Amino acid sequence: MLLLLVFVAAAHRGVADDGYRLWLKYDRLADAGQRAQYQKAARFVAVAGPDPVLRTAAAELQRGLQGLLGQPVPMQASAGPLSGGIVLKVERNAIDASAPNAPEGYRIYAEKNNLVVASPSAAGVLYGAYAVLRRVQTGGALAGWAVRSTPRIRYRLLNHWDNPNGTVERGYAGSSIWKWEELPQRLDPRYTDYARANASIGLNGVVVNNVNASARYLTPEYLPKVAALAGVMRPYGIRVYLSVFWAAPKVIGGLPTADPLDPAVQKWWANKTDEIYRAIPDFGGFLVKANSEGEPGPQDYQRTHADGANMLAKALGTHDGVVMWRAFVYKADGSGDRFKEAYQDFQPLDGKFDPKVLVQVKNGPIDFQAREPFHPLFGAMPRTPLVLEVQLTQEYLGFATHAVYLGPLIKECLEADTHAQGPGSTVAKVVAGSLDHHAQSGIAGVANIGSVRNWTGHPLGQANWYAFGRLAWDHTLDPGALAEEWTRMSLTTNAAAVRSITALLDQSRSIYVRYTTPLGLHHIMGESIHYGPQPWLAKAGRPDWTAVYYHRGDSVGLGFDRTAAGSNALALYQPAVQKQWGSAATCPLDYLLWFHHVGWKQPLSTGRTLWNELCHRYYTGADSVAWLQKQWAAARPALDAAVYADVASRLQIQQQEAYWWRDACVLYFQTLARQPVPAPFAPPTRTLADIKRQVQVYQLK
Ligand SMILES: CO[C@H]1[C@H](O)[C@@H](O)[C@H](O)O[C@@H]1C(=O)O
Repeated sequence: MLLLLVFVAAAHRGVADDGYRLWLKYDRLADAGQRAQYQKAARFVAVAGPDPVLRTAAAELQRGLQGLLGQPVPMQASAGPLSGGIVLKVERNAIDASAPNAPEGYRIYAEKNNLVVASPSAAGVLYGAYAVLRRVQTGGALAGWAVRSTPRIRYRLLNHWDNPNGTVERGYAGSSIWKWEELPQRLDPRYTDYARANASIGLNGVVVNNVNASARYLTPEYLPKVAALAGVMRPYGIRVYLSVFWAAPKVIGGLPTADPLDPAVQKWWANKTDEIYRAIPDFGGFLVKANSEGEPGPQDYQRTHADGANMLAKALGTHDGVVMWRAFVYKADGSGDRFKEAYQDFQPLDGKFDPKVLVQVKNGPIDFQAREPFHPLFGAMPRTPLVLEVQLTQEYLGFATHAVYLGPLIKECLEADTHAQGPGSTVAKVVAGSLDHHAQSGIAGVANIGSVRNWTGHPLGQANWYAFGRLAWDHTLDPGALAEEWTRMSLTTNAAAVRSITALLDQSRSIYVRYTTPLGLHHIMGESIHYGPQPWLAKAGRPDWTAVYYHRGDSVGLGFDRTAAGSNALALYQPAVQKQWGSAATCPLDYLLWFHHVGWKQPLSTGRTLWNELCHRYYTGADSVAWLQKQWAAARPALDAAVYADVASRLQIQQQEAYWWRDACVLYFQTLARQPVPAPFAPPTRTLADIKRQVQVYQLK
C-alpha cells in the first residue's frame, strides 16, 4: 500500500524542478483523454509574415503545445483548407478601436473549425497566444472558446532596483540578472526567459536600473549594453526604460549645473535623448527619483518637480516615450507628518505637467508597509495621469523567507474608493485613466527578481510577479483566482493540492499583518535593514525613520493621531473617506492605529480592549503560521520534492520569526500599556532584553 502511494505521488510530480521555468511549464499533460481533446484543436499553428513579435507568438505556442500535448505541432504559413489548428493573425479590426488600449487587445474565436487569435498588433497576438497556453495549462476547453481582452492600463512595467555593480537594492533573490560586464557581446539566455515570463503575463516595459540611479547608463559605453537588452526584449513586445540620475549633465556632461531651466541643460538632455533613440528606436522613456532621500533634483535650483519633469518631456520631443516622475518624497528634516509630504509637494502641481509626464505614486503614503491606506494623491490630481507603484520585492514583508502573496494587497489598493467623483471612484479607475479620461496610464511593480535559479528566492514569490502582471493587464481579476491559476501552472494540477496551496496564498498576507503590524501599526521594523521587529527604535538617521515616530505609544495608548486633533493628514482625503476613517469608534480595525491614538483600555468593536485585541492578533497571527505549514504539508504528495522541501524550510523560519515579532511587540508595548497578556495566551518566555540583543545582532556591522 505504501509503495503504491509513493508511486502515485511520483506520477503527480512530473520531472524534478528547480523553479527556473516559472509558470511556463510545458510538460506533457498527464490525462490522456484531456490531451486527446486538445490535440484535436491544435493540429498546427498558422502564421504569416516576418514580424518578429508574431514569430515569437507562433514559436512560443508551438513550443508550449508540443510540450503539453506530447506531439509535434507543425507551423503553417496559412490555414488554407486545413482545420483543427490555431491561426494567428494581425487584424486591424479585431478589437474595436475605440476601446482603451485597443492595439494590444486580442480576440480569440472559432472560425471554420480553427481557433483564431487576432489582434490589431503583433504584441496583442502574442498575449493571445499566451492566453491559449494558459487555457490548456489550467484545463479549460479550447473548442467553442471565445474571448476578447484588452489591457486596462497602457504601461505595465517592472521597475528593477538593480545597480551597475550587480547588487539589487532591497533585492533578496541574489544578484542582478543583468551582467553589464558581458554586454553587449554576450546575451545571457536568461534575458530571453525573463522576457518570455513578462510577456506571458502581459507586461510591456522594463526599467532596468535602480531609481537611485547611476549616470553610467547614459554614457556611450553603456548605451550599447542597454540597446542589446532592448534587442532581446523587442520580440516579446517589451520596451526598455531607464532611471536617470538628475545631475547627469554635471557628472557626465561637464556642465556646471543641472538646473532644468538652463538652456544648456535642456540642450544636453535633448541631445542625449536623441542619442538614446538612435541606439534604441523603441526606447520607452525615463523614470526619475528626484529630491528624495538625498537624490539630486530640480528643487536644488528652486525649481519644481513639474519644471524638472517637463524639461525631460520636452527632451523626448516627438519620440514616442514618456517620463515617469516619482512622487516618493519627504523632507530631509523629517518634520511634520511624512504621510502628508508627497501630497503637499505634488498636489499643487496638478495641471502643470506636460502630457508626456506621468506621476508615479506608491500604493500608500509611507513606504510599502504590510498594510497602508491608499495614497491620498490618488483622486487628488485629476489632470495628471498617475502610475501606481507597488513593491513585489518584500522589503518590509519578510524578504524571501516569509510567504506573503501580494495579490490581495495590490487588489486592496486598486479597489479602494477615493470618492474623488462620488462613490465608485476607485484607485483602479484613477490609475487606468478611466475616471479622468486620460489616454496615458501606467502601473509599476518593483521587481523581486534576481539571479538565483528560481528567480525570486522564495518559490512562492513567483506568484507575486505573476499576479502583478495579470492585475496590471486586468485589475478586475480576482487575486484568489490568480493564486489558483499560478499554482496550477507552476506547481501542480492536483485538485486537493491546488485547494490547500491557494488557501495558503490567499491568507498569507493577512497572517503576516497580524503577527507584525496588526490594527494599523506601521514602520516598526528593524532599522535600515527593514527586517524583524524593532518597535522601541527611537533614534535613527532621521526621526521619521524611527518606530516611535509612527506608533506614538505612551502610557495612555497607541497609534498616530492623524485626525484634526493631530496631524490632520485625514483632511487630504475626500469627506466620504474622512468619514470612514475619521472616528476611532467606527474606523475599520485594520486602519485604526494609522489614524487614531487609542487608549490601552479602550474597548473595540470586537469587545476586547485595545491591549487585549493587540495581543489577540499577535498571538493568533503567529500561531497561524502553523496553519500555513499544514496547508503546505497537505499538498506534499503532489509537489516536486525539492520545491516542497525549500518552501517547508522557509516556513519553519517564518514560524520562528513570527514568534520573534510577537514576543518583541507584545513585550515592548507591555512596558507602555502595563497590562498582563490576556488568557488564554501565555506570556512570552523570553525577555525584552533577550530580544533586543537578538535584534542588535542583525544590526551589527
Ligand atoms: C530605491 O530606494 C528605496 C529604498 O531602498 C527603500 O528603503 C524605500 O522603500 O524606498 C526607496 C524608494 O522607493 O525610492
